[in-house]
Amino acid sequence: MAKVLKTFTVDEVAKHNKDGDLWVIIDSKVYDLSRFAGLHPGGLGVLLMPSIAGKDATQAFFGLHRHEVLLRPQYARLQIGVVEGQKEIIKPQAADEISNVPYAEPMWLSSGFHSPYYTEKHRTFQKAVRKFVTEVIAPEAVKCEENGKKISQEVVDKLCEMNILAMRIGKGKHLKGRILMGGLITPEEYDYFYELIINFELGRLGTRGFVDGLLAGGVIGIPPILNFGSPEVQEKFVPELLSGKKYACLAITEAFAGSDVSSIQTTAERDGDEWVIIGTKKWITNGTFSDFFTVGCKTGSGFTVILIPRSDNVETKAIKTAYSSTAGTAYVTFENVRVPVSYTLGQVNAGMKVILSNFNHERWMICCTSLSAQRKIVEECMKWANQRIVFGKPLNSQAVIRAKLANMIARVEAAQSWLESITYQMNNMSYSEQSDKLAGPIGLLKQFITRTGRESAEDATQIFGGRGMTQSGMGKLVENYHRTSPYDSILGGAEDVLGDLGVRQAIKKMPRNARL
Ligand code: HEM
Repeated sequence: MAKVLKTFTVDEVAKHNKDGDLWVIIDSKVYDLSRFAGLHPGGLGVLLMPSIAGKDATQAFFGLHRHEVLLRPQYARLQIGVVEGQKEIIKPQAADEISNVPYAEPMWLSSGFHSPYYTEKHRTFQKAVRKFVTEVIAPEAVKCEENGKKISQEVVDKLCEMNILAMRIGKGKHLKGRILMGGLITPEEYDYFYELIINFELGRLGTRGFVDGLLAGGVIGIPPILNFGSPEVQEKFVPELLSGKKYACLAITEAFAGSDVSSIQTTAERDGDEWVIIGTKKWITNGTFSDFFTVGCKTGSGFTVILIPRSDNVETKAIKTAYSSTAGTAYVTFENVRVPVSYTLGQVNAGMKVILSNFNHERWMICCTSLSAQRKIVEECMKWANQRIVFGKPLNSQAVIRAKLANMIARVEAAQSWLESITYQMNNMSYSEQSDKLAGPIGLLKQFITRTGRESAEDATQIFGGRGMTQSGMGKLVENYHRTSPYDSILGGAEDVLGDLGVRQAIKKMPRNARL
């Protein structure tokens, strides 16, 4: 039964203003802090200040805590009543609600704005994905980001029931016959804007390690199986991978070679009908918990991609990095691993084609999640600069803060327009056309998004001050973003290499008759 809340006058509340008998008002609600005060993480003294004890502490509270503090059950139950004649103003966002903070949402979602790219179905889909992410994924994200554990099977099962993993792999035959997001759209209707929406909803979680832990290894490790595996290999492994019963990852990078894929040293030698693989791989996302490894191997003077199931000869060790170990970042060792030659993905010595065709989609996905995380930081800064009082005025009354916000907003809006324009091209090009025409633009876009992301992370940290360096409390999302935004500039291809790729591709396409 819901607790019946009493009504108090401001004068009644004011009488409870000392240690042992301490009430405060926050946003029209009356809290009895008498017993909690001694346990308060911010100390007893601050609560006994004459401007706080027995008074309306709304402004002081929201200058020091995130709203979610009041929603935690152990604190929500401190509320004993409401103030007569007052109404609650600050409400938590509903699970599928759009933020009305300016620039917190992409323009197409903002009330009163329009877009040529999204239909009503995209809007319905976005609402459903946001609800799912808020209700099912977000609580898990916060937990795993903190304790570093792998995403739970329970959440993976729910995710795969909606076919979110399958949808994150893009359009294609793997979606055939699947019920997408509980039947909201058909596989035939599915396009890259739906996928963009999923990536955006995940990116705004503000838990960067977990976003990778959320089977990102599969998102990049499964496509080579789908596009280059033999029908038997696909039939054998894809169903359990897309249903989340087994996990996959992409294992290309080594301590010996990162962006320079041709320098890798893991070897695969043929012995009858088997490959014998020896070597190591480093920084492999989801590697610690993967059952399958899509591995780049040197085969003589060539390069071949081979699917390697986990066995006793495959060892994975967690690598401690700056982001949460929930991502499962691993050092992987292959010690004379034997797999059938039929597990080759694509042609022998044609592995570069397999890897390059995979890159565009991976980089585009990083563009989506990274930009969405950057936009979330704009929202955090807009809110903080509005509610934080300094020198007697809101922080956003300082011109220097507004200048930072202007730059942050311009960066996300510019990137959003470019990303949506590229996504539109993806929808209207075949896979091979995309590889030819979009590798350059996607490389340049990724460079732009990750570089501006780090600039925004810097600006946000300056706006939040010390709180932007603290893993809990007001600035926790800014701290996470500042610490982890460099990941996006490295994963899927280092920023400078991608910028260079974009320009090299453009140079290659220069018309022979071009002259000033
Ligand atoms: C229902 C009432 C309150 C609850 C449940 C509460 C709870 C908390 C919690 C959980 C923290 C740890 C930091 C965080 O998670 O955000 C905290 C910190 C703090 N609280 Fe409160 N608090 C309450 C009211 C107040 C009020 C009225 C003040 C007024 C001055 C205050 C001042 C502080 C300060 C100064 C800190 C440290 C902030 C920091 O480290 O940045 N609290 N409080």
